[in-house]
Amino acid sequence: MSKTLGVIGAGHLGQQLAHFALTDHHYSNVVFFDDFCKEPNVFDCKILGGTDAIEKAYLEKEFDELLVGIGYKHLSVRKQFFENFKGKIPFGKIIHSSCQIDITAEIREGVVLYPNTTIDQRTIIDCNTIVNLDCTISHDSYIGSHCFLSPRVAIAGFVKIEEQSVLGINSTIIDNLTICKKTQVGAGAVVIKKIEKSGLYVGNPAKFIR
Ligand SMILES: CC(=O)SCCNC(=O)CCNC(=O)[C@H](O)C(C)(C)COP(=O)(O)OP(=O)(O)OC[C@H]1O[C@@H](n2cnc3c(N)ncnc32)[C@H](O)[C@@H]1OP(=O)(O)O
Repeated sequence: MSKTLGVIGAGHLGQQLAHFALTDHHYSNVVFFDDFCKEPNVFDCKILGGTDAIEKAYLEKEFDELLVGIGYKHLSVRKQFFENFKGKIPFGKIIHSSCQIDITAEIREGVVLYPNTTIDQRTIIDCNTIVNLDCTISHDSYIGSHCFLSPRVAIAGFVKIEEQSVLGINSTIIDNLTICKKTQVGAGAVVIKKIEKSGLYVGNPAKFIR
């Protein structure tokens, strides 16, 4: 295996992706693209330039696959970068070796699964979504594109989470619910009813606050 990963964004999230890429042996090398950081290196990896340098660097074989290292505060930017490069540059995928992924689950391009996550039968994790440490996503659920699941999110069966949603640490979603796009769920919230209006929901049971 001798593949180089390109990461958009050299901040904390990008560095975490680089860490898993290298230490869990998915890639042999990582390079960054960042529009703000002017350092030549971060995390012992080269910054090849801003995001306007990505296409040329790919054509010059400076990297093989791309991931977006932009986190939950900027999911619309995360989506925009994914859509800009989709079909032009192959996206990578990191499924940490400690994860338990059922053979019938589908993990799509651009997804990163942090250590110890469990994905059960027939569940789909759609493109460019980040699933942080120790999450449990039960059978027949669907997690949309460009979402961010914080550590220890627990999702029961037949749940649908639509795109660009953020689930806070230790939040719980009971079975058979749909959560509409651009929903944010606070830390420790327990969602017991479908969510049809985008916004921020907190508490047990989770309630809309703004
Ligand atoms: C690896 C990683 O670190 S990944 C990131 C993990 N981080 C998280 O999961 C953090 C999730 N964030 C939260 O839970 C935040 O508290 C948020 C986003 C829900 C709200 O943050 P803010 O916008 O700063 O809101 P603020 O702190 O002003 O709270 C607004 C109200 O909601 C309440 N509230 C905030 N968070 C919660 C919560 N998790 N559960 C219950 N109530 C809450 C506050 O008490 C406050 O109530 P009040 O108006 O009656 O006083």
